[in-house]
Amino acid sequence: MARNLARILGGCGSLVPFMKTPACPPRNSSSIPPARTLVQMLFSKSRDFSLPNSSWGEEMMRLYEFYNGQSDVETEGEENQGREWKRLPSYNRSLKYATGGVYLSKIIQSKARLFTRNIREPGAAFEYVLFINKEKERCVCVFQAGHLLEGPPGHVHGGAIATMIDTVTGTHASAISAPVMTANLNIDYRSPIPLGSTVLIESTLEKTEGRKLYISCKVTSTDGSKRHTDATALFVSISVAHLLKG
Ligand SMILES: CCCCCCCCCC(=O)SCCNC(=O)CCNC(=O)[C@H](O)C(C)(C)COP(=O)(O)OP(=O)(O)OC[C@H]1O[C@@H](n2cnc3c(N)ncnc32)[C@H](O)[C@@H]1OP(=O)(O)O
Repeated sequence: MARNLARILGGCGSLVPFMKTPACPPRNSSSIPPARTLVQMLFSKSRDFSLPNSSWGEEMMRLYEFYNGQSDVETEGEENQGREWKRLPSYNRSLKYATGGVYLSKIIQSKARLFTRNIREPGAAFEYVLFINKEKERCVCVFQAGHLLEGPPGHVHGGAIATMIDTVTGTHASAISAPVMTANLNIDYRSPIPLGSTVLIESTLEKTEGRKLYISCKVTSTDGSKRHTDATALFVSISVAHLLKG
C-alpha cells in the first residue's frame, strides 16, 4: 500500500501516459496542498450523499425514514437482519469503491465526479436516496428537485428528469450485474414536476436476456396520485476493458 501511495504522490511522471487529466499539479509552492489537506484527502471517510442533510424537506425526510425503517443497515462483517429493503450508499466517485478503485480513481480522470453529486450547495440540485429490494427486483428512489434544475419556469428540466431515471435504472442494473452501460432510454413526460417538490422514482427489472437487462421506470407524486413520467431502459453488461477503450 505504502509503495502505491508513494507512486501516486511522488512518481506521477510514470503514470502520465494513462491519464486524460493530470493527477498531480505542477510542482510549485502555491499548488502543493498543505500536509493536513493531503492527509484528509487520503484517509478521510467519503461523504455518503444518500444520508439526510439540512436541505431535505419534510416529505423527503418522511419517505427516507419510512424506507430506511424497513431496510438493512450495511455493517461490515455482520450479517444483515433479513429486511426487505436496503439503502444504497451514494458517493461522488463510484470508481473509488471498486476493487483497487481507490488508486485508479486518483489516476484515471482524477477530477471526475458523478454528475448528480457534484454540486456542493445542499438542496440546490439532485437530492436523492435509493433503496433496493432484490427479492422483488425493484428499486425506489426518493428525489427532491432543487432550484438549479429548472427547465420550464417553476418546473424541472426534462434532461434532469432523464438524468435521474438513468441514475435510478442504472444503479438498479449495476446492483444486478455491474458494470453496465445504458444502451437505450425511452421517456414519456406526462405531467411536469414542480421545482422543489419531492417525487418517487420506481424501477422494476422486467427481464434479462444474456448481457441485456430491461428495466421499466415511473416517476409519481409521493402519494401516487399523479403520474409524472414513464420510461423503459436497456442496459448492457460490459467488461472493464470496454470502459478503458474510450
Ligand atoms: C453505481 C453507480 C451508478 C451510477 C448510475 C449512473 C448510470 C449511468 C449510465 C450511463 O449513463 S452509461 C452512458 C450512456 N451510455 C453509453 O455511452 C453507451 C454507449 N454504447 C456502448 O458503449 C455500446 O453500444 C454498448 C455497451 C451499449 C453495447 O456495446 P457492446 O459491443 O458491448 O454490445 P453489442 O453491440 O454486441 O450488443 C449487445 C446486445 O445488446 C443489443 N444492443 C446494443 N445496443 C442496443 C441499442 N441501442 N438498442 C437495442 N439493443 C441494443 C445488441 O443488439 C446485442 O443484442 P444480442 O445479444 O441479442 O445480439
